[in-house]
Amino acid sequence: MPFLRLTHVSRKYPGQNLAAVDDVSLDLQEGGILSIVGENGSGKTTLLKIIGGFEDVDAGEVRLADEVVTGPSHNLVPGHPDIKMLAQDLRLMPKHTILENIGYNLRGYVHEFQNERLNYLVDLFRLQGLEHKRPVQLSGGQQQRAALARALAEEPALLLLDEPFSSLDIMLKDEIRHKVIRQARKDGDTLIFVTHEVKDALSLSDQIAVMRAGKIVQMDEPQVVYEKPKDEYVAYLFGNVNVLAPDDLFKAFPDLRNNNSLHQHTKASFRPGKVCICESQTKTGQGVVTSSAYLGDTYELEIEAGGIPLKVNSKEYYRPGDKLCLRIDPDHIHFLEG
Ligand SMILES: Nc1ncnc2c1ncn2[C@@H]1O[C@H](COP(=O)(O)OP(=O)(O)OP(=O)(O)O)[C@@H](O)[C@H]1O
Repeated sequence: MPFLRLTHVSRKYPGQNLAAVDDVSLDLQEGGILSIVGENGSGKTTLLKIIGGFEDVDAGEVRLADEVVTGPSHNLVPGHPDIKMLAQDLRLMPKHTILENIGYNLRGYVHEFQNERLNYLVDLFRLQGLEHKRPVQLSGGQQQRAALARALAEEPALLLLDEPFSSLDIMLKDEIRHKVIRQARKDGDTLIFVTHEVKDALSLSDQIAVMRAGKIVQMDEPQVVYEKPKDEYVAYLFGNVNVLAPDDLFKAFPDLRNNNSLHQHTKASFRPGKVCICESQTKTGQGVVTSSAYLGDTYELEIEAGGIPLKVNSKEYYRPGDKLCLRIDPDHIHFLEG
């Protein structure tokens, strides 16, 4: 039995035509880190609330360590004692200091442990000097760091974070998100976080669940979701991608026509980084650069090959009008479902 199991969970809000969460089943092992991604309104927050016992279900069941997690209509105090959730609105207690907020869930522990853990968390989340301020006196990013410290204080069995890094500035974002993940792994917490940042999902989680219209359309390891997306929605959600009809693939790369395994009926997809560039000596079988954008580490090129526009990443700078020959390893071509 997995640590967390959702079986055919559905939730439709009163007055809505469509279910916010529609027949979702998933398993998560203890200590696993799962991210949930998807377009606006796809049901990510509702699913997180259901898992935490903060939203009722119309059908299905959530089990944590084989025990049913019930929603607010079954509990005087909503939530589950072994689950901590950091909501988007942070829910810091406005009349209490930052230290009191972080220490709130540590009240039942001996003083030495409380102090040690508080000092550690203040240091971890760079909250020195803010300990005795109230939430209203902090910036949005500082409040988010305080709320993260509070969520991690007690080492919950299951930690749920809704957009936990959204207010952090670029300087601290990398540091804080890696600290949170390292801490969760060190404490053995099972962690689920919702994010709009596909880079976070790809780099921080063991598994990614992609939601659309209340359903999980794909749940896999990051590399699989990125390189073998199930459909166009998943492919485009994770950044630039080439999606080509079968005939267009052969127009862009004529030499692939001889490869029988590529004669499929569904659309082909490959990431821009999978296309290799060599400077063309001949005037046949080549692409022409139509645009070039500087991205820091790479250039993002648009190349027209056989009349088909392709997105290609390049370490080298090429200018519009440059003629290049292109190659792709057939193993890097993935065929989408449907
Ligand atoms: N309390 C509510 N009452 C009625 N409808 C709601 C409520 N909360 C969410 N919804 C609806 O349920 C659907 C899913 O919302 P949810 O907030 O779970 O999506 P989300 O993927 O987290 O969105 P976002 O990325 O914008 O935060 C949306 O259509 C939303 O309008």
